[in-house]
Order: sequence, then C-alpha cells, then structure tokens
Amino acid sequence: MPSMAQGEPRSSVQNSKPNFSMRQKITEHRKSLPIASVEKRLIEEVRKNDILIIVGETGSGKTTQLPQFLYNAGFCREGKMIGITQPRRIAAVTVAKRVAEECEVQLGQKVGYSIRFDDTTSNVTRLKYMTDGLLLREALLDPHLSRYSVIIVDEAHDRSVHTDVLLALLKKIQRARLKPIGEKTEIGHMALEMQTKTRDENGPQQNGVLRGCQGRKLSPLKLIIMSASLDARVFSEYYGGAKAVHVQGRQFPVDILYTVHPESDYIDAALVTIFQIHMEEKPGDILVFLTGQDEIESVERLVQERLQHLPEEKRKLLPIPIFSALPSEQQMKAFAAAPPGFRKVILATNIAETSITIPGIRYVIDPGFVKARTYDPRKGMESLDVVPASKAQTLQRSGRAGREVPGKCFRLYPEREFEKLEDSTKPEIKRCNLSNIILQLKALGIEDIIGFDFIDKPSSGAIVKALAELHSLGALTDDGKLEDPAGYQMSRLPLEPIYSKALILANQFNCLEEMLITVAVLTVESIFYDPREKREEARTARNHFASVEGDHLTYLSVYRESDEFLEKKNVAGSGNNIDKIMKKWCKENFVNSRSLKHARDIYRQIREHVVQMGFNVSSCGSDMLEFRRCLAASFFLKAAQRQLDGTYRALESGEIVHIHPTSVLFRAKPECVIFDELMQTSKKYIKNVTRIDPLWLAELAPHHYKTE
Ligand SMILES: Nc1ncnc2c1ncn2[C@@H]1O[C@H](COP(=O)(O)OP(=O)(O)OP(=O)(O)O)[C@@H](O)[C@H]1O
Repeated sequence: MPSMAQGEPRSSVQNSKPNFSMRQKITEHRKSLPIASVEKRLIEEVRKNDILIIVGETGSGKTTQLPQFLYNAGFCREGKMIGITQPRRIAAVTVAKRVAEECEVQLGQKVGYSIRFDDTTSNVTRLKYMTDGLLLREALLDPHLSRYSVIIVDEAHDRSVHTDVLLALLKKIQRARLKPIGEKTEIGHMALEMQTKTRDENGPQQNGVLRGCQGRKLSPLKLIIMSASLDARVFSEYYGGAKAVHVQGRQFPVDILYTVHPESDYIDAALVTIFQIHMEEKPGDILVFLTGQDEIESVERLVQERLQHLPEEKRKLLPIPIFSALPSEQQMKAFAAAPPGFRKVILATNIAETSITIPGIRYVIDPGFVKARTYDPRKGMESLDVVPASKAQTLQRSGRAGREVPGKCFRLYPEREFEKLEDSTKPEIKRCNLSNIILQLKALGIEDIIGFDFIDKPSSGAIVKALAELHSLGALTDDGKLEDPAGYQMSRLPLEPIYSKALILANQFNCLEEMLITVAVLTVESIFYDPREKREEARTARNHFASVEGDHLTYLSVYRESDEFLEKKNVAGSGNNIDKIMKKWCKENFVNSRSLKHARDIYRQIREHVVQMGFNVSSCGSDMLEFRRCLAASFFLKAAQRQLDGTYRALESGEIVHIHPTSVLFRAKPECVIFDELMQTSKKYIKNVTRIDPLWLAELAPHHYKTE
C-alpha cells in the first residue's frame, strides 16, 4: 500500500540486526528502566483485573516495555495480538521501530505499526502500535476486535476525540466478549450483519454468526489505560472502580527552570533561550514547543539569520521543523542524529509532546502555549486560539528530556504562572465538530448517540447539529440510520464527511479528478507560502494561478501547473532531483513546497480508495462550470450571500462574515459563494471560497433550499 506516512526507510530496522555490544546496551538499558523492577507485579495485576489504569513518570518505560512484558507472559498465545494506541501517528511509528529494535526483529514481524494509509503489520505481528483512530476503523470490520487479547490505550490524558470514543467503545466490546456468540450485544448486531455480507461469499457464516460457534464465548479482552499525567480517579470511576497502579521513579532527572518575570514576546524569549543554551550549555539537542507551522517557519528563519552574526565556529546549530502537516519522511529528520559537531534545535508543535523519544534531546524550551481549535456548532464556526498549555501538557513537554541523559526544561514564564494553569486540557470531544465521529459510531451500529456512554458527554446541541448535518449530506436516513450506499461509502473514506460527499458527487458530475486534487489541497495546511515581509511580492508571483471563479480553481491550477512543470522538465523518476527542482519552482511561485508534497501524497491515497470503491476517476477537462456546480452541490451547507454593505451572510447560521484577505475573491466580492472554513480570528472569516450561482443551491440541494 502506498503511504501518506512512509516514515524512515524501513531498512534501518529491517537490515540491521544489532551487533553484540548494541544488544548488550539495549538489554542493560531495558533493565535500568523504572518499570523493569515491577514487571511481575504488573503482570499479576493485569491477570487479576480486566481493566487496569497505569500511571508512571514520563520515560519510565510504559510504552516500550509493558507490551513486551505481556508478550513474554503469554498474552499473545493462540495468535492473539496486543494493540497499543497512540493519539499521534508519529508516536505509533517511532515507538514501534524502537520496540522492533529492542526485540531484534524486523519491523512488521513480531512488532509493527499501522496508521492511516500505512500498515507495516503482517499475520505474524503480535505487538501492534497504531493510532486510536485506526483502531476505531478496525472495529468497523471486526466489531469485537477479536484478534486482540489486550488493548493498551496509551497517553489517555491527551483526550483526543478518538481516544474518548475508544474508551467507551472498548467498555462495550469488553462486555460483549463475555457474552456467548449469537446473543444480542450492545455493539454486535449490526456489525455481525456486516460480517455476514462479506463472509457469506466464503460460506462459513449463517445469520451473522459463525457456523458452529453459536453459544461459544470469545476470549476476554484486557484493557489497560496508561499515561504519565492522567487523573486516575476519573478513569477509575468511569470504569466502575477499576484498579489504578502507579509506577514510581524516572530514569534521569530533569531540572525545571522558570523565568523571573513574565515574557511579553515568547517567540523572542524562545530565540534568546535557544542561543543561550547553544553558547553556554553542554552539548545536547534542543526541543522547542511552538504553536503552529507559521510560528515554526518564522523561528526557523530567525535562527538562520541570527546564526549569520555568530563567528563561523559557533554556527553549528541546525534548526529542524516538525509539525503534523509535514510529510512523514520530513518529520523523521528530527529523529536522525545531527551532523558531527552540530547541535539540533527541533522546532515542534505539540505533535512532539507525548510518548516519543527524540534521541539526543537534552534541553526542552516550553513557552507554555498551544494552539487550540474550538468549534461552535450553533454557528458552524471554528476558532483557533493560542491559549496557555495545561499542567498535563507542560509535564509531558518536560518529559521529552531526561530520557537518555539528565535534562533541563526552560519554562518561559514565572513559577507562579505555572500554578495557575488548568490541570488538564479540555477534551477534544467537547470542542470539535462531531459529524465525522458520529458517522463512525453509526457505522459501528450505535444508534443512540445521545445516550452513548462517553467519559465526558459532548453537549446534546452539538450532537443534534452533527446528526442534522449528516442527514443533509445524505449520510443518514430520516430515522437516523446509515443511508445505503452513501452513508457506508462516507464512513469508509478517511475524510471529513463533507469531503467524502464531494467525492461521491464528483463521481456523478464527472469531475472526480478535479475534486480529488481539491480535497487533497484542502486537507493540507495552506498551499501558499505567505511571508509577512514579502506579501506583495508573493501576491504578484502567484497572480497567474488566480482564477476569477475562486480559490478551489486556483488550487487546481497550482497543482496542475506544478505537474506540467515536472513533466516539462522531464524529471519524473529522478529521485532527489525532483525535490530540488520542485523546491525551486515553489520558491519562485511562493508555493509551500512541503504542503504541495503532502497534498500529492494525499491525492494518491484517496484516489486509491475511490478506485477501490469502484469509482471511475474522470476529468471534466476545461468545463469548470460543471466542477463549480459540483462544489455547490457538495458544500451547500457552507454557502454565503453578499449583503448590501459588502459583508456576507452565511446562509446556514445567519452569521455575518468576511471573505479572508488571502482569498482570490477578497476584492471581487461575488454575489454568492461556497466556502470551506468559517473561522473566527480578528473577524469572522470564510476561507477557501468559490463563486456560485445562487440558483444552483435550490436546484442542486432542493431538500435544503427552497426555490425562492
Ligand atoms: N527511539 C528511541 N531511541 C532511544 N531510546 C529510546 C527510544 N524510545 C525509547 N527509548 C528509551 O526508553 C525509555 C522509555 O521509553 P517509553 O516510551 O517506554 O517511556 P514511557 O514511560 O512510555 O514515557 P512517556 O510517558 O513519555 O510516553 C526512554 O526514556 C528512552 O530512554
């Protein structure tokens, strides 16, 4: 399978069996971890308790060691697997690689990882690291997760929406696994029907139940919830008084240092700290937590600039960005050793906050902020605000040091400010659009979403809004069941429901090729590179991509021109050269080369998905009218009409909004548009906007708009 996240060349693990001294080093290292001294006790607790909560310091060995302990204790007998979920892809990949190394096996043998579009596991894999979202998708196909004997939900403090849904679902699955096969369960009936459909073709199933299995029980499922910074009481209560154990101690100390006074400009404070460490502290790499791609890219430039003012011998400082929109192979650069004599300074978002070990990190700089996405279901509006990190997050951040050697964490605020921080981050489920997750729950056969046993219930308003949205998009029937086939198709595509809908419709409008490109570009962070100091220059350079019809068509033209450019240069298949040539083209055109590369990756992967679904990828050629009509038919819930004063009214929510200054339609102000995002920053802005004819709305979405 091609991959959105190819990761480091697998050969690093596949081809190299550790030599004797390395093996010895790893064995000694494993023995020295705090968790090693409690191996027996932990195994006993897992045997005694079906649900166990484990809290242990960062770096104590939970993620890498516990699965190996369980394997050695026989939990993988009879071909069963241990699944370990992570909120982030990068953690699933890097931890699996490390554990494969420790086990001296090739990745994909006993140890593997599986993340969206990238599965390295095989039928001999027993320790499977994966994202929480991926395990949810697996439950669609195997509703009892019958291949697993143990599921470890790692980093549960993170409270991603997928973790929360998984916590509830696993509770149900655990109960269902204790019931005899064939008996009705809370999750099983619809899923068993699904199995009947597929397995009937091979014959061994009858009425949704494996023939000959009626009355038999599946083996029980053990569930372990783990983190360094979770409130064990909350989880214990949720699981009816589940046992919690604490693993004491950490391997290396981390000194926490605070500033004396509050810093007015945390970017500048971070830069000063980076250079102070570089000039004054012992060798060792630096990890800086910033809030997003823009900030990271500007700090990257500022570090480069300031280095020019240092004497030649002091310039050996290498900034390396890492954020989620970066293609995986670029993310992996953070994990490679710095060239001899150099010090790495890794500029990261909270993608690097939990679970991972970045070799070489001795210093962490934590300005104490994070970019938090909040969704207002009533207005259908997102806001992205920079807010103080929680105590749990700052603890995780400092825990990225002190993993190989003693470390230091520089918190760029006074200690008294730390005390004021919230203990934990607000669960994502309480601040996100629920339509995607509800679609998945429906596909899992869960009908009563409002009554679903969430650890923290989202507001019923948010649930009702998401259900209505799914109904309008044609994913749900009038009585809230999955629509056949659209609802099933949408739940299978790993995209937001509105994008899946756009692909399904594009198949009918014969513009699937154009929609695949558009959805891929919309999925990545901004395709344009817009440096503050060169805004006008950037605008002029990009003028020739601009379409009078709007941003979606503009993105198509960027994507296609870059394709044509590559073809013209006739460099296809010339490896690294492509990268260099593309980077130059991107720089001249103020296109973000990382985002473009990422979009290409996503395009390839979703194309494969729709082809598997039997769609024919055809193009509407130069008939952009058809493409815009398809956009209107898909994004009708996100339409806005110009007002007399030049502002717009979002038709669904009635909100008064403005076209974002980065849109090609910012000045043109057409009468009616569809948009992709409604976001509150300094104003309420709509982003990624395309001109449509208002009459199309009634014609193409008659269930939602009346003709007048
Ligand atoms: N990729 C790696 N390279 C080098 N050492 C590693 C790597 N992964 C883990 N380690 C070592 O193993 C130790 C234990 O890591 P592990 O991820 O199991 O800890 P943890 O308790 O799960 O931490 P956290 O709560 O931060 O996720 C690390 O502190 C580090 O010394």
